[in-house]
Amino acid sequence: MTDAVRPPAVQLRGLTKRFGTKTVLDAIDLDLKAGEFLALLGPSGTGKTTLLRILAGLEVPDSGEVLVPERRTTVFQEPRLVSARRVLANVTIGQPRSAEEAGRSALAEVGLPDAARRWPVTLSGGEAQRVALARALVRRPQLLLLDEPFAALDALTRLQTQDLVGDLVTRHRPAVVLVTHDVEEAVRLAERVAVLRDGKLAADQPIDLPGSRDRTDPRFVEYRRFFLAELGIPSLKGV
Ligand SMILES: Nc1ncnc2c1ncn2[C@@H]1O[C@H](COP(=O)(O)OP(=O)(O)OP(=O)(O)O)[C@@H](O)[C@H]1O
Repeated sequence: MTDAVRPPAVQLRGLTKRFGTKTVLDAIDLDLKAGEFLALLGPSGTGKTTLLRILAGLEVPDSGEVLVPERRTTVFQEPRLVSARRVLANVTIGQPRSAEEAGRSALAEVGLPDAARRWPVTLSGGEAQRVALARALVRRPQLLLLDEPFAALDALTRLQTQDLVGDLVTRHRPAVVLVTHDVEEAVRLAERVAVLRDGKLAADQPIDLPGSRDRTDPRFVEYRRFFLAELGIPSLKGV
């Protein structure tokens, strides 16, 4: 489908959110097309999670319009599994019994084909986060909201889980909003990266790189440098 005919997945108009006297989101406009992958960077406390929570329907804005698809789901920094339920029951939680087959196939897709009867306490951090991804997949979201889902993982597991998310998104094509502190992660995964600063979306920039991205590609390095500068972080010489 060409860009012009891709229907919108998200439309925000004049989205404003205040906490007390502080305006965290200041009349934000944002359009996301179906299947588009946006990463949202920003200094700590700028309202990235608040924006994601509004998209998820967990927070109500003070004013503005929010158009989001009905089928949307969030993966958080922690997997948020129910410890008293086995893995498959966690994956299909809140779904009809008929979702069991989809649950098993989602577990296979995240590389845990034999985990259905395991208990959450027996999972590593990376495995638990993959179960959370399987739980999201079963819901066939049109909009997948990712709130720093890799932040609690060790460096190697983080890279592997990023690759997994990249593959899953390529296969299932939900629209994605990924909130992250990590510039490299944003440039590695997203089609478009925006920076939230002082309540506004700055530097909303498409990433014109091939699907599988090489961190040593000079264009990758240039994007990285650009977003670090947007965040006010000078990049180290030669990095
Ligand atoms: N329920 C709340 N009540 C009062 N203030 C809040 C509430 N939720 C968030 N805030 C404030 O709104 C601002 C934005 O918070 P938010 O968590 O959205 O930022 P963030 O960009 O996601 O931060 P971080 O990168 O550190 O996770 C912060 O100053 C925070 O203290």
